[in-house]
Amino acid sequence: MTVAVSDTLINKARTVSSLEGVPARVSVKNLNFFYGQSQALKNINFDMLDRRVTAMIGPSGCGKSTLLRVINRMFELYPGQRAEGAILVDGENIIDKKTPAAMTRAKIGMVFQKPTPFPMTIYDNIVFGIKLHERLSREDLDERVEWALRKAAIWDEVKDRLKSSALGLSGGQQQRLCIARTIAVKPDVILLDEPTSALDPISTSRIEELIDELKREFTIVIVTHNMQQAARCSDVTAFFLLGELIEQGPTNDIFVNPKKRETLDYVTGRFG
Ligand SMILES: Nc1ncnc2c1ncn2[C@@H]1O[C@H](COP(=O)(O)OP(=O)(O)OP(=O)(O)O)[C@@H](O)[C@H]1O
Repeated sequence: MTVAVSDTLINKARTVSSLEGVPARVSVKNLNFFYGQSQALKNINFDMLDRRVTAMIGPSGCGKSTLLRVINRMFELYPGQRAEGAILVDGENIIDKKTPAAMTRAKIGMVFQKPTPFPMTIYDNIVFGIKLHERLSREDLDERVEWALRKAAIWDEVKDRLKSSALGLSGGQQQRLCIARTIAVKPDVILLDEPTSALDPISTSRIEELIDELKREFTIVIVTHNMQQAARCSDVTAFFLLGELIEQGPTNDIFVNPKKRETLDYVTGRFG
């Protein structure tokens, strides 16, 4: 096997059996997406399994970020962008115009490529999203802030400076703060769009460890260009090319024994 990630995958073989019978948390059904006249996603059918990590891989421009933007309905903010098909969460089509967008965004949290803390205190960064969805007492808010910061493995670093600006944190800390902010509203699903591409190796490995922890409670989808990261972090991998989902399956199979030639070429670095 020529894939550089194969050693990592030997340790993952055990996760394959644990995928059997795991229900879908998000089901993408016959999804087509258009930027004006240009079709960016073509008939995508795809399940994201409950409390597992799904990696979306593929070359630049294949539609990975677009799919995340459709799942959390960000596209609706832009005229001319249109989705057809369904994305089911708890049997409800979350991209149906009749489903309130606020409900979709409470269920689906998103973390972006570059850390995007708000220019406010660490504490206020966390409570900002909570206040959009819930009315909590001061005491409950404090409790939730601590809970989210602990879950995002950043509590010990910030507990004495909650009232300081979030912009004073390092890049890696800012990204964990953004993850805490996402967790704080207790979503079902967390979408991570290349969350470590702006981070150093130590911060990257902290985020990867965090992903492993978070999947006990949340369904996680990660877009990454880093094949080793996909192999290390994910249970299921989906390979996209030119707006199409070429192949999906247990991460081990996708990297070690893919069914499609295009997938093999991509994961072995022979693409193009
Ligand atoms: N706002 C937009 N308007 C028009 N076309 C767009 C827009 N955003 C993306 N596209 C096009 O949609 C396709 C998919 O882009 P997308 O950003 O989803 O790809 P990606 O796989 O996430 O790429 P990358 O890995 O580089 O982030 C590309 O052809 C891109 O040029």
